[in-house]
Amino acid sequence: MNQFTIPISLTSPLKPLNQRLDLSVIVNTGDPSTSSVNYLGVIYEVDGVRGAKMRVFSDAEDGIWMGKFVVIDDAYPVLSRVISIDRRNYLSDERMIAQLDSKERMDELRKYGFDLEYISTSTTASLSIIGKFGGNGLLHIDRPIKPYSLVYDADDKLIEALLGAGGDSSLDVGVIKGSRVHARLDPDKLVTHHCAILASTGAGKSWLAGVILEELTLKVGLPILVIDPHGEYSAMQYQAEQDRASKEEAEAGERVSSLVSIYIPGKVDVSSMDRHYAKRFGRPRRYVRVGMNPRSMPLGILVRLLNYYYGLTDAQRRILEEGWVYNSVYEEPPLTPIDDLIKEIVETGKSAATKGYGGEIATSSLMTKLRMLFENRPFFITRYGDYYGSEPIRLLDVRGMLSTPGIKVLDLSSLDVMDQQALTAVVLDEVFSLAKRRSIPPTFLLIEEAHNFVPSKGSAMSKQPILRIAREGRKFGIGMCLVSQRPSRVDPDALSQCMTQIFKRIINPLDLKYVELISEYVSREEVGQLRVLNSDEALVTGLSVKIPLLIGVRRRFTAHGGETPSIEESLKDFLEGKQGS
Ligand SMILES: Nc1ncnc2c1ncn2[C@@H]1O[C@H](COP(=O)(O)OP(=O)(O)OP(=O)(O)O)[C@@H](O)[C@H]1O
Repeated sequence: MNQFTIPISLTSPLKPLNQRLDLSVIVNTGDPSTSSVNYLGVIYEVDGVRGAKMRVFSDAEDGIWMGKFVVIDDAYPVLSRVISIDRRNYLSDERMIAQLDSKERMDELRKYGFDLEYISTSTTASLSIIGKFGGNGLLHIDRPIKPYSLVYDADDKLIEALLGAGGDSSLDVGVIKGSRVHARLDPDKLVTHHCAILASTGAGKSWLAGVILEELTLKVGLPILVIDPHGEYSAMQYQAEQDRASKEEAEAGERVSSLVSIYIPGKVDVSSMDRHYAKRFGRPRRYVRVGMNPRSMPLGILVRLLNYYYGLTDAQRRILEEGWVYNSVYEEPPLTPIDDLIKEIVETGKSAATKGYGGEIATSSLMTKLRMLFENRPFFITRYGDYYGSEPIRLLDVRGMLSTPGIKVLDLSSLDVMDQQALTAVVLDEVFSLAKRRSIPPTFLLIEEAHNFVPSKGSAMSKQPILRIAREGRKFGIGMCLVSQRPSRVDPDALSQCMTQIFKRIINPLDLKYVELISEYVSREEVGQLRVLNSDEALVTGLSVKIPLLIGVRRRFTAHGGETPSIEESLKDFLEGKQGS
């Protein structure tokens, strides 16, 4: 074996890599006489410089998986990855198949020594070529490899050296499939250049999102805001329920769970969710109820809210523009009773109303709409000392919430979709303006069910603030992760800004087609593979990994909230809830 240093500066066939890493690896140069090379097969067909097909040796069939890294022993070693596996039977023509008409016939053929499987079956694999080991690094290959080159195993040492390296702060999300090498993501690239987790329902999106949040909390320590429409991230307040947890895992779980704060917006009933958590974990979840002070909204947001819910005429808009005294987030505006607030708006804005009956109608209708907005939307608070049952409602202080590290979960599960979108818009708008003024530290946002908050079609109030963060957030230190089960229904502009894209199992053909269209990092064959991923597997692509990686996602340190309860359990919960109320 020859030893040489590889500063990686490689360009993979799937995406450009510009990182240069200093690392020393021992690369097997393929000299069979001096090494214990594990040969897996031989190349029999070449597809330019991007791919090749190998015949897998019969004794190596168990050693080939989708996603496995292998080395092609050409004039130089070439790192490649298995992207599809096929079994062929060259005797399977129509005449041969016609012979196999019964079990007896099969047994008879075998008795005469016609060993069908052995003589006629071969396994082949398609390889995607990543790059060649040159004297100075891992580089694009510039000519096709030679047919009949041998292929051997890329062992853990090599994979670790090439792909596993990363500083102490790199995010350890699992292992590279088919190896024991930890899969590490670059936290800077993941956060500042946004990311997306895309997969069918139940494919393990929120599990993986939880792993990423745990890693960011432990390794980076920045504030994280979770937009949680199902109330599932509250489970992160509890340690994982696993008996096999190591001491380190248990400590990590304890640390992360102590840094999870839950916020319930305003006057909504969350008792069934509370019962669920208390029952599952033996103690209630901790949360604070919060409400928005109407006065803390900029005019633009107030206009959009009114328009969104009730529609706004030009005349009403003019009165509002004149009458709304926006108190900047710096000034911590006082809470004003609704009547006084509306009176103040109308008094100050009346100069903008047209004289006569038309102006009066516009003013009174605006007053009604303002009252409906502040009274009926559950996330507003209009007087100090407001309570929901026995629970006090505090003023939502976005700046205070994001001034410390930890996972801040905004549990929107008791709001309807329109209110979820509206509150998300208001909060994200404030996050953006605070970040622009450098009033909050770098912050990471996780948006679950992103297709509802930033849909490709139709209007959602949250769409514009999310698109703005997707386009400009990076400049002001806001990173974002969009999680969705319907990639084709998420706004393509928002997705195109997510420079790390993580795919889990996707079944819907429209979504698969869409992934093929939008992701510059994934080949057609790899998109096909997404259909058959297990729930603990993911394909990580984009800026935060050196090359696309198929990974096995690690266990959780904190509890996972997305378990689907059985019908029996749900029914029992429902009946218990009825008795309790
Ligand atoms: N890495 C993993 N290891 C072990 N189990 C996992 C892993 N990932 C997911 N699972 C299992 O798969 C189930 C579904 O995962 P999860 O709730 O994350 O799916 P989801 O895609 O977020 O679903 P939904 O779209 O319904 O929200 C989990 O309850 C868990 O049991």
